[in-house]
Amino acid sequence: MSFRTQPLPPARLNRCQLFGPGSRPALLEKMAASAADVINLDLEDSVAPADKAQARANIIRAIDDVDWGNKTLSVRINGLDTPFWYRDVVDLVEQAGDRLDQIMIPKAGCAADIYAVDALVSAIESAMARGKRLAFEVIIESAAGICHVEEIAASSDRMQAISLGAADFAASMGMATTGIGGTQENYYMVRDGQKYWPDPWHWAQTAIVAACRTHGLLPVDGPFGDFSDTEGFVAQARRSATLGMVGKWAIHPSQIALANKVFSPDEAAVAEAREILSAMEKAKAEGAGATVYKGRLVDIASIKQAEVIVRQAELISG
Ligand SMILES: CC(=O)SCCNC(=O)CCNC(=O)[C@H](O)C(C)(C)COP(=O)(O)OP(=O)(O)OC[C@H]1O[C@@H](n2cnc3c(N)ncnc32)[C@H](O)[C@@H]1OP(=O)(O)O
Ligand SMILES: O=CC(=O)O
Ligand SMILES: [Mg+2]
Repeated sequence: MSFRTQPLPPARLNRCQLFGPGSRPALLEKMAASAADVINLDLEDSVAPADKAQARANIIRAIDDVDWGNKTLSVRINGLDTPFWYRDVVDLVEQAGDRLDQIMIPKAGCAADIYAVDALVSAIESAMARGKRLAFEVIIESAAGICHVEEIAASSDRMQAISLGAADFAASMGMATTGIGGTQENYYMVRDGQKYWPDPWHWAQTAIVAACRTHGLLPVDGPFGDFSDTEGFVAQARRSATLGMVGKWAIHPSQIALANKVFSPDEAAVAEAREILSAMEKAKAEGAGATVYKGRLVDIASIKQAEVIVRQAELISG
């Protein structure tokens, strides 16, 4: 128990984060025209070292020139273990217009990583008298990152979201796979001669969800590399949603509608949540803390569960 009330995450949609390399300027208009809630323009791992400077320039121009509608606009900078990250931050914060909402920090390993970026961003924002304070989102994708996820979530009041980066996470953990997310062929259990495939990402996801929920951030599931495997993407996204994540990355446009659907409660779920709230209102009026809804117990905790679904439905309907 705690006397602290759990903070709510930012009240914005984050069902799908669409990524695209800053080195492919032809994609940027297409990303803006997509149905993703968040756009992540990438300077990091989808951009070859020789293309970093050009990608930066492309992104800075596109932030001002492209109509991003009401999307959250984010740029993924390079990791703090590279020679590129400080120039990413300096150029972006000095030159990009106020349409930029967020900076995404990859491969965060400890709270001091976020502190370092915060110090640099704060100094430049102040020197340039920028109108809008930039938010941060972070990728947990290393052994150090998952060990320190709670301190990372608490590291700055700019923090809004944390994603799991399955590809780098697998590499850092020494996992025996080259797949990005999803079912892993050799991670199975056997019972009565039947194989079952548990979810190797489950524990890292729940650690991220717990850290985010403690500090009022949005927990997000990262990439699913095999974009031809629609069923696998949907299954992974549904598991993430069930665990409390609010959305998932798309690394190809074919994944956007899938993520939006999974992370939008359907009409039946919203109707049921509203019925539970009504049933609990009635119970409260009668002096009861618990009642029966469709043959099952609902109580004061059920109000909070139903409110999660209703809040999400209200965000979507605007
Ligand atoms: C592990 C990580 O760090 S993941 C995050 C970093 N990775 C990324 O950002 C990669 C993002 N994705 C991509 O770069 C590309 O989608 C690729 C390389 C996977 C595939 O690219 P392509 O071979 O061009 O894909 P494909 O031919 O299927 O594209 C179909 C259409 O979607 C467009 N498209 C492709 N990717 C994107 C995108 N990310 N955003 C918007 N539109 C896109 C193509 O331009 C094409 O448009 P058209 O029909 O008008 O010609
Ligand atoms: O950056 C994302 C990842 O999966 O690695
Ligand atoms: Mg990565």
